[in-house]
Amino acid sequence: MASVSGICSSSYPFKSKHFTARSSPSSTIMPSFRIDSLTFPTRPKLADRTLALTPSVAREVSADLSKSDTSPKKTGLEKDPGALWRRYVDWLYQHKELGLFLDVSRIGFSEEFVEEMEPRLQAAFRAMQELEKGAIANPDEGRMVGHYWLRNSKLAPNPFLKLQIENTLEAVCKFAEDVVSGKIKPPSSPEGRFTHVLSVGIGGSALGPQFVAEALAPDNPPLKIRFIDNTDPAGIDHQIAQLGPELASTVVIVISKSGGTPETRNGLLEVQKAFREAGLDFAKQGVAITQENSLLDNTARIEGWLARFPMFDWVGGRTSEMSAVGLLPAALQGIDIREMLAGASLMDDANRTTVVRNNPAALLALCWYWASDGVGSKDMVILPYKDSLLLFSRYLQQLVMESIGKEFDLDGNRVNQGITVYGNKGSTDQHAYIQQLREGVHNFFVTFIEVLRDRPPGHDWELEPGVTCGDYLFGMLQVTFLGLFCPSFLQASIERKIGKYHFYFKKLMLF
Ligand SMILES: O=P(O)(O)OC[C@H]1O[C@](O)(CO)[C@@H](O)[C@@H]1O
Repeated sequence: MASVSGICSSSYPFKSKHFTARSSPSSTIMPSFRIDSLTFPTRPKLADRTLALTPSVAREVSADLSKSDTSPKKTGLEKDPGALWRRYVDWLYQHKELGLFLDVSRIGFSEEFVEEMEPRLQAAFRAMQELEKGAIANPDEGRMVGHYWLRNSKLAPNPFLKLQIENTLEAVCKFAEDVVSGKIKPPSSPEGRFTHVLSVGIGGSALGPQFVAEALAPDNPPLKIRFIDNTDPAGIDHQIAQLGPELASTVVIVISKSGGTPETRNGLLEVQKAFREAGLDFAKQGVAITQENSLLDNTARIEGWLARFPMFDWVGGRTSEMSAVGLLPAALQGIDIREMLAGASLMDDANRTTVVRNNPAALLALCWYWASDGVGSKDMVILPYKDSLLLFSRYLQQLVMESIGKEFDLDGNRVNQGITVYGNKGSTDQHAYIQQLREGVHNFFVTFIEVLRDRPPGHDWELEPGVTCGDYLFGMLQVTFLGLFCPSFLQASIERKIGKYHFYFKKLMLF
């Protein structure tokens, strides 16, 4: 594979005259394909919605890494522009209501592979249906797995669980409303109301709320949030010092499903000490989110904390974002949690279809399986081109690696498999780990994430006529995408010194 070492340095001197932003794919010179049933993700037309385009790229994998000799052999990625364009049109997934597009055309799975996987995917769909009906799906712990019910309580397998979900949501909304409005107030706050949230938890009890705070909180939230998610004394001191006198106006949410995780317990004890030293009554400002009757729950009940919210046995930590774990911190920051739940519920619906090409989760699973030979032979790199999605890769890292990084499969066979997930943000990290992706070990596949709205409608500003900062971001994504997908093509175009971005856009759209 040819080197693309010139790509970063050559990306700086671009002038606006070379820079044609976001060309429409409808300018294709291949009119014979039926594209009328598709809505392509052309950004300017969709300026009033937040949309994500998720193309993926996989390096060629040597056939000898394939799991079994009977698996379809990998022949290398398609490079013919016409064939790629057909593949793009054939496989582009779009969810109009959510504004989500998923482009899997650059993952080179074959028709043969899709056919081979079909019975396994249908088995997975059946297993999912059983799961949603309340089957015991976690044999180790003998419990149900039902985080989808949080997003649509009507799906809960019995009226008791449905009521539990609805009551908890009501209680979270009411508590958040009362705190934000100042009806529930801390006893010694100079402001007379809560102004900050301090969340204490780790792993699944921290990453979801952290990710959502970065991604969705307004610029001036009613309560600002901070996190203690480790047992690092300096880290804890830093959070408490940053709060300073605001500690008196801080609601402390302690989150732990088990209620006994040492890091979280330590964080709680440290915060309680800080409260004592400041002459504050922790119980009047403490909230617990945990399983009923856990150590944490009993502590909070006996000490008479401000509030307690349940974590359900049938919700795993890493999938708890739509339980009180994620909903309470979000609501306190002024995020519309009912809207969040409605969006997640729509996404769940889309992932229930048993037609693989219409099911985004199944499509991603197919891609991951293909790209990593079903055994994690390649790492998954997540590249979001949006600062607010910085924590997406960390969130997915826990979700994927804790879920499928396993020593044994369900039949007890030793498999030692999983997928390594890492990432950071584009374009910032063009200059860091993306350097290795471009030139180093070919042991990865990439998911690019693009948000198709730069600023709220009406707020765009042009650096030069017709060119915004967001156009540059988009250009960086396209160049990285092309550079990884087809370095020789990119290198050749750089060497010919043609109008680079313009050329890339036009070319990309022809695929
Ligand atoms: O919510 P808890 O019980 O404190 O657990 C925190 C984290 O620790 C783990 O149990 C193991 O790392 C995760 O699954 C979980 O998210």
